[in-house]
Amino acid sequence: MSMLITGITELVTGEEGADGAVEDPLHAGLGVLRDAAIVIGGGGEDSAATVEWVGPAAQAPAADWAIDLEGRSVVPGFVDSHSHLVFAGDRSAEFAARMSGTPYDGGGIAVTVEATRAASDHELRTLLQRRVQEMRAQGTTTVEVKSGYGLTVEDEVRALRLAKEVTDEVTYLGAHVVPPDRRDEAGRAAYLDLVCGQMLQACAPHARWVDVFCEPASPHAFDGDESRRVLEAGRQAGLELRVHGNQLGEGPGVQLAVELGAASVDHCTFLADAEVEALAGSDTVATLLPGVEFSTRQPYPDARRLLDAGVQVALASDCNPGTCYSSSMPLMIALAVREMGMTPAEALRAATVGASKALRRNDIGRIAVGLRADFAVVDAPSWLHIPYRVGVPIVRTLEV
Ligand SMILES: N=CN[C@@H](CCC(=O)O)C(=O)O
Ligand SMILES: [Zn+2]
Repeated sequence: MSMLITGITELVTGEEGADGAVEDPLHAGLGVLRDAAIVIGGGGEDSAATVEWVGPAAQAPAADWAIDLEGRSVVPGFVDSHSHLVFAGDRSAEFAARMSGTPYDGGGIAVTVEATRAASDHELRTLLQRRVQEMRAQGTTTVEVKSGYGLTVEDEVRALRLAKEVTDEVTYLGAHVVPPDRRDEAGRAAYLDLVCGQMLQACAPHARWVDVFCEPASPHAFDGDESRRVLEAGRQAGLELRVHGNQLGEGPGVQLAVELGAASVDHCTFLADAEVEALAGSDTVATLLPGVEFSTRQPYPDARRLLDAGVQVALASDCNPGTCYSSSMPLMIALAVREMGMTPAEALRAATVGASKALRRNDIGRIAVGLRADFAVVDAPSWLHIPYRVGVPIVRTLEV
């Protein structure tokens, strides 16, 4: 069965050289078609629907069914390449304290660990599913989900198994922080052995990625040598690499990610020139998480500096109970435009095709023949309304 979608005022394909694309700097790099149509086909219990045709509505072929979007816009579904959705508990008081000046240092992660360990599978699954639904309702069609609030072999495996129920982009983050009861020298060393040994062996079959919170500025997280050990062990176990780096201060995270060929280094808030140069000459994506700076009152990363240096940039939510309890990719786009020097077109690219690169995927983040039919509909005549109408729920996933 095939379906024709018409009534699309602006269609963002994400294909830079798309035939008939609008030539206007406002839409640069987005392959925007006006008065467009899409035909999708296939799809069923075992397979996703795919795009069969894209082009001007006047030339659209016939299909078995038709939907008229009546003057709305369509963009590729957002790719949220960084989230921590498997958790229980509440840290709203920590957020309130930060808004009155208490700095973030990662210490609150222990609060979530305790609540998450105490939750039943059913409670955690329900919370996770609600958060994924919340994302879909705002246009996100692909999400990466990390463990990291279990920090025992059993609790980390449980988080990954649950995450796998909602996405294939599952990340082992046993190296989120050293658990609070292991903070002396011997306990720390023993925890690192566990993360790189027994816990990794138990977790690797349930994950695609390994990640580490590389942040010498936090007493709870890991330094450069410890992070290298985690990443090398993860790679040895068959996992691909991602890094949390340079969130709270300058540090070794970015250089390590580049040196080891990580797909992405996330945060990148505090960067020296050497880090920007290293990223520019690499295949490692710099994933920026502006919701974190919003919710921690830190300075925003300088996206303009990265883009001007030729760095591949992605945007993601980092939805988590501590540094950013927002799952809204439209908000991240608006913050990137308002606070980080990105043009609307750069921000939308970073949240779609840029983020697909951060997951080393080429089947998502664009709308093109043969790709999955992953779209978001914008209830407006132009996709530019995404950052323009900040805070207004005008983006949703198109369920087909
Ligand atoms: N930086 C480390 N992890 C999360 C925060 C987790 C938390 O505070 O619960 C982040 O990406 O910001
Ligand atoms: Zn994170």
